[in-house]
Amino acid sequence: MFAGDHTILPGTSIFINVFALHRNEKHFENPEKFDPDRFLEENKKDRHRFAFVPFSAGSRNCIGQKFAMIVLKIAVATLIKTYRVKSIDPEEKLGLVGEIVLNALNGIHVTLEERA
Ligand code: HEM
Repeated sequence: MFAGDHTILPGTSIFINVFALHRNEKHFENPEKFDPDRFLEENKKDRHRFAFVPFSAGSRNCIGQKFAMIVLKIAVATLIKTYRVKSIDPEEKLGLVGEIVLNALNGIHVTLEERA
């Protein structure tokens, strides 16, 4: 199999660094910026279809991704409709650890202030 200039021999294990891929400026302008608009249809239409792969890609990708996205949107919308969420720790203190999924080393401490 060929991938760009590389020849991949049968039986070779390949690791895709999804963390790095999702922060690649080639695909995501200013990647560290929290910018949900980058996922609007008009902003993602020219993006490579495998540039954003939280649910993997191809024939063995996640069968629960649509369900997961709906549940997550409802959960986040319900939370931020009810509370103002503020992070206590500065981003650089969070520390990341690669487990089954990417995790915060010491959790993410936040305050919840009920919206009036
Ligand atoms: C945020 C939530 C989720 C994330 C990030 C996620 C991510 C993934 C990823 C990356 C894979 C591919 C694993 C691999 O390459 O071996 C996968 C596979 C799979 N996911 Fe999810 N998933 C999520 C939620 C769900 C839910 C809610 C379900 C079921 C209701 C589900 C069912 C599956 C199944 C059955 C596979 C295996 C598909 C196959 O091998 O053909 N996932 N998921």
